[in-house]
Amino acid sequence: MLKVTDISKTFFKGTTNEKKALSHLSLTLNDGDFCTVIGSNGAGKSTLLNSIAGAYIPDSGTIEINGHDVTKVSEYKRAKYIGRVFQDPLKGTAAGMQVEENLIIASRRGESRRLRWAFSSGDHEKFRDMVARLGLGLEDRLSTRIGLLSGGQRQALTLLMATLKKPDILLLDEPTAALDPKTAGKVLKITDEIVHEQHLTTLMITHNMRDALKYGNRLIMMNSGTIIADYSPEEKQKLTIDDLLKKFEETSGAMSDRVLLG
Ligand SMILES: Nc1ncnc2c1ncn2[C@@H]1O[C@H](COP(=O)(O)OP(=O)(O)OP(=O)(O)O)[C@@H](O)[C@H]1O
Repeated sequence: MLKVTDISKTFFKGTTNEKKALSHLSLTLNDGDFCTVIGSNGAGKSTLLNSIAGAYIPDSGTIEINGHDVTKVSEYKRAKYIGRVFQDPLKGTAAGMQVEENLIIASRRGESRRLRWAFSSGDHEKFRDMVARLGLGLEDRLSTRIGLLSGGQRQALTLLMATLKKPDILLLDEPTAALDPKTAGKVLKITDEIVHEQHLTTLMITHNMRDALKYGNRLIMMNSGTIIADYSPEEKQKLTIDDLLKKFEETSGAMSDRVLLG
């Protein structure tokens, strides 16, 4: 369960560059909720995810993950609770290391550094089966350096790595924005399968309204650092793109050109 209570974050406070990114935002996700996040540019979506991950510490408010108050816990220390996939396929995996080496490190998340490199018997077969299900031809490339893979292959691997050890919260920040539509569809389908199989509590930012409606059981819309609409599973089932467009127009006046119909 994720409980964000009344968080605010202002960058460059008290200067001419002051930017209020989050303003008294509260959000609760129950176990297994898959919540998509939409909103215009600068609405505060990434700042929300970064605050949950610990990259930014909010000026006020609290963040709890499965009952642990992590508000002031460093990003490094709270990483044991969190799986992340970034917009940039170059993040999330180590380019100079082999596919298998990346997977072994991910599977030892939270364990002593000394043990992280130790392969156990069966690891090779396990990793082979795991990457085979991605359907991206990686099962015969376990010893390939990650830097040689395509963006889609890298994002799918980052997703596998982020969920290899079940995270309490999975944060997806526009994970398919840099991919071509066909590969993006494939990666989202795999994401959806993994989230359901593992019953993962998930937040996914997207600029694609069709994806925001298609995936997950919850949807929130952000504007000016706050949540302006929070649709329950029952409400989301009935929600249409027209409803979302109307809500956008009501609140922000105009549609952001980066909120796409897909
Ligand atoms: N590290 C930072 N330093 C200063 N200002 C920042 C920083 N990160 C975000 N901001 C500002 O905070 C506001 C919210 O930005 P944020 O990136 O969270 O929005 P977003 O909804 O994710 O936007 P986009 O859809 O364009 O990615 C913006 O005004 C942005 O310029």
